[in-house]
Amino acid sequence: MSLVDAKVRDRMIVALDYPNVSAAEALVWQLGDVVTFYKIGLELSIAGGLDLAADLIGAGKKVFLDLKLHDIGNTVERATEAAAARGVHILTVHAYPQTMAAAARGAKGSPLEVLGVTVLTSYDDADLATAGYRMGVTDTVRLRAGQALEAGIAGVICAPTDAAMVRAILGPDRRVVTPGVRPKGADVGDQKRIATPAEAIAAGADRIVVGRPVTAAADPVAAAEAILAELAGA
Ligand SMILES: O=C(O)c1cc(=O)[nH]c(=O)n1[C@@H]1O[C@H](COP(=O)(O)O)[C@@H](O)[C@H]1O
Repeated sequence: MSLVDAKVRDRMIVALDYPNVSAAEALVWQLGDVVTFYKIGLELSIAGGLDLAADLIGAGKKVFLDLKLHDIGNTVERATEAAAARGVHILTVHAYPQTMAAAARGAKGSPLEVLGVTVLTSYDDADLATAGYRMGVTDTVRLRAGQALEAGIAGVICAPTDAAMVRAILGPDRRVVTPGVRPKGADVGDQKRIATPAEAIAAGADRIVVGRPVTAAADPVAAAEAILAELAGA
């Protein structure tokens, strides 16, 4: 393991996008002390990921529960309370004003960071138009970042290409977390708005989320270490 500062390690969140807990555990085991922060998303949550979250927290890891909640206020508030009670560090909701306000109420008094997903990194202007939105990506992200601030949640999830604008809106004390991160030359997959790890941090991101660049690498440890080295130099 390289001598990367613990703070730098915490800047990289590895997405455990696996169909079952044993596959996720195998990667966590392989990565050992290299990775300190894991994301459990929809696929793994359905397949026992909530119990894995408890195990990871028990083992000293940080957990980002990526459920992207969006429902009536009462439901979101109570689900957020339930996530806070599990001791996870981050929970996502879609960045709609009612939803973010409800999540802020649910997280009140706990250290849980609620992050609002502004516009998914797999969406571009044409995708938003198809979905019936009048505004393009940049204007929608700008609007939602301001609404996240008003709702009083910890911060937002946005593409690295939006991070500088979002950081200017949120100021230095809120969280800006960016998926859609690809080291130079990595497979882009279904992501549309991407940047490198160093570019994401330079644009104002606190943390980056990486999935396939680590999980699909022939050597996940080397891939994770290379991203951490890039973050350390950013
Ligand atoms: O909320 C997220 O984490 C998220 C938001 C977003 O806009 N785009 C996005 O890719 N993500 C998640 O970030 C991860 C990216 O994975 P890779 O594309 O494999 O690096 C996935 O787990 C996505 O669910």
